[in-house]
Amino acid sequence: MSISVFKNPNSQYSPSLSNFLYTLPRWNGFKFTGRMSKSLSWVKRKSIVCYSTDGVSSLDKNNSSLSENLDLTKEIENESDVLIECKDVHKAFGVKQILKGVSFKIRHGEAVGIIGTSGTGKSTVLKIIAGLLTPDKGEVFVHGKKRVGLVSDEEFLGVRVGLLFQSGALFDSLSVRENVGFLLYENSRTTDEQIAKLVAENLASVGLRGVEECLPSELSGGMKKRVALARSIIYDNTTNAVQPEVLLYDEPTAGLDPIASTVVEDLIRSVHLKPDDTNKKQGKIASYVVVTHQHSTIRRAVDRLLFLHEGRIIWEGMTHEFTSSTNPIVRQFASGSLDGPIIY
Ligand SMILES: Nc1ncnc2c1ncn2[C@@H]1O[C@H](COP(=O)(O)OP(=O)(O)OP(=O)(O)O)[C@@H](O)[C@H]1O
Repeated sequence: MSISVFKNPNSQYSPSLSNFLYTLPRWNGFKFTGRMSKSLSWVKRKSIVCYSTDGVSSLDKNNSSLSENLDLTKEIENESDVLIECKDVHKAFGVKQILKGVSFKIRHGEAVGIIGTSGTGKSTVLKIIAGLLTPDKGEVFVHGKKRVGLVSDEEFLGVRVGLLFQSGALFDSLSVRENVGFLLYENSRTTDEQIAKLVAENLASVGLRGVEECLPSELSGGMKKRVALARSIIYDNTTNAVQPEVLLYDEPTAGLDPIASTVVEDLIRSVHLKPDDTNKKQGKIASYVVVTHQHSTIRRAVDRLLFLHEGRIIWEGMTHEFTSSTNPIVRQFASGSLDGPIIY
C-alpha cells in the first residue's frame, strides 16, 4: 500500500482533508476511483499539508525534577506486544518547543489516555503517532518498525493506525450516509444497500437515527462528533481480515452532553478487541489512545494514563491511581485546584 501526500502551497489543510488523511492509513489501495469519486473530485484539486517547516528544537534542561516522578518500575520485559512506541520524541513549532523528549509504549490490548493541561502537546503526540507530523528528534516505532516520515504505509505492514480528529472533520459536501460509509463506497465490494444498512447501524450505535441524508452543516457540533466516531468504527464485515488496528481519539467527548458522552465512551470500549477475545468478530480495535480532559472519559474509557506536562510524560499509572497520586502536578490537575505548581 502506498499513500500520496499532496503538497499545499498555503501550508494548511481543510478539516475535510484532515479526515481524508485519517482514512488513508486504514485501507489498502486508497484511490478516488470508486463510487464516490465524482462527488469528491474536488479533493484531488486540493492538497494536504506536511508540517515540515518547524523551527529547530531546543531542549529544556530544567525539568529534571518533574521527570523524577516517573514510575519506571513498570517496564515489562516482553516487547513483542508493543504496537506503538515513542522514544525521546521532540517537536517544536517555530520557536515554541512543545515536546521535549516524550517516551512511552502502547501495548496490544491497551486502552490508554493522554491527559495534561491545554496546549501541552497532546494532539501533537497523536498526530506524530498517526504520521501526520514528523518529530524533530526521536523515533516512533509501529509494531517494532521505525516510522520513517509522514504518512507512508509500507513500513507499518500489519498495523493500521487511524486518527479521529478533535474537530470531527467531516466532508462538508457529502451527506451523513456518504461520510460514514465513505471508505466502503470507495474500497469495498459491499453493495449500496449493505452499506446503507451498516451506516444506519453504526449511527444508531452512537445514538443517532434518521440523519443519514442530512448534510454536516445541518447537525449540531456534538452530532457531527458522533458521526465522525461512527465513520471511524465502521468496517466491512463481509471480509474476515483481522489486522491489529490502533485508533487514536482526540477529545472524542469534548462538547457532548453527559449522556452522549457515556454513549461514546461505551462505544469506544465496545470496539476494543481485548487479547482474550481475538476470535470474536466484533471489537476489532487492538489498542486505542484517547486524548481527553473529561473525567468521565478517563473513568469509563481508559485503563492506563500518561500525563504530559511541559513537553514530557511526567507521570503514568492506572486510571484508579490518578486521583490518589501524590505527584503535586497530577494532584492539582485531578482536583482542578488553582493552588499548585501549574500556573495559569
Ligand atoms: N501546526 C501547528 N503550527 C504551529 N503551532 C502549533 C501547530 N499545532 C499545534 N501547535 C501549537 O502547539 C501547542 C500544542 O498544541 P496541541 O494541540 O498539541 O495541544 P493540546 O495539549 O492537544 O491542547 P488542547 O488540550 O487545548 O487541545 C499549542 O501551543 C499549539 O498552538
